Amino acid sequence: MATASTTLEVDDLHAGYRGRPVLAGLALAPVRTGTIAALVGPNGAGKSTLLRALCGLVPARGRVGFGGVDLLGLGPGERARHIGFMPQNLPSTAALTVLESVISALKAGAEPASGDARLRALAALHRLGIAHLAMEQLGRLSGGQLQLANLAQAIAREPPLLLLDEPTSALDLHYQLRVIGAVRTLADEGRIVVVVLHDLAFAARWSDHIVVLDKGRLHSQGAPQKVITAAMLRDVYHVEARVERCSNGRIQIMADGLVA
Ligand SMILES: Nc1ncnc2c1ncn2[C@@H]1O[C@H](COP(=O)(O)OP(=O)(O)OP(=O)(O)O)[C@@H](O)[C@H]1O
Repeated sequence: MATASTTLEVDDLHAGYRGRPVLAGLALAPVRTGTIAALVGPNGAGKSTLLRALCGLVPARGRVGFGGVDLLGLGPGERARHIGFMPQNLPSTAALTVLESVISALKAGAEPASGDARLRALAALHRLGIAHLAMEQLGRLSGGQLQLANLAQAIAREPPLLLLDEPTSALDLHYQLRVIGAVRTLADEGRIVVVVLHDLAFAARWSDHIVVLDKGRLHSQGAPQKVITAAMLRDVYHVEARVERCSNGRIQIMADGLVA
C-alpha cells in the first residue's frame, strides 16, 4: 500500500497515437495519497489517453513520478504492481464467470496462490455489492453489471494507484453511490484514485480535486468549488450555465443552452 507521503506527479507528458499527438507537455499539480482526483473535459479532450499513457498502453514520454518511482521507466509487470486500470471500453471474456475473471486479473498481476486469490476476488465483489454475481458468466451480464465486474478486476489487487475510466457511466443511482463509496474507502485506505467522469455535479460532489482537460491541455485544476464555474463551462464545453453553491458545500449546475 502507498505511504502517507506518496504523490502522483505528471510533468511535461507527451502522449498520443501514430501520427496524432494528443498530450503535448501536460503538467499537473501533485496529487496526494487519499485523494480522489476527477478527470473531466469534453469528448476527445484526452482523458482516456492520459490514463492509457500512465499505464503504458500508449507511447509516452515525460515524467510521471509516483512514490519516488518514474512510472514511465518501469516495465509492464512492475508498473502493473503499482496501478489498477479500468478501461472505458470493457474487455470481456464471455465464458468466464465474474469470480473467475477477477481471479484471473489477480493472477495477471503476479499475485498470490489460488486460495488467497479467490478470497481477495470475493472481497472485491463484496466491496462493490456484487457477490451475488460471482458465478454469472460475463457474457450474460447487463452493461452495468459488466462495468461492475470490470471495476472489481481493477481494484482486486488493491494497488496504490487506481485509474478508472468512466466507471459509473452505465450504473443506476444505487450502484453509482455504491461505487463512489467503495472508491472513497479505497482512497482513504491510502491510495490515489484518478477517475474520469462526465457528470460534473457528481464529480464535484464526490471528488477532492478536479482536473479539467481541453484539447489535450490542462485548462484548470483544484478544489471542485474553485474549478466548476460558469466561465469554465463556457470556455471548455461552450455551454451557458449557472453554477450555484449550496450552503452544504455542494454545487448545482443549471445548463441553459449552448453558447451562441
Ligand atoms: N486508438 C486511437 N488511435 C488514434 N487516435 C485516437 C485513438 N484513441 C483516441 N484517439 C484520439 O485521441 C484524442 C483524445 O481521445 P481520448 O479518448 O483520450 O479522449 P477522451 O477525453 O477520453 O474522450 P471521451 O470523453 O469521448 O471518452 C481524440 O482526438 C481521439 O480521436
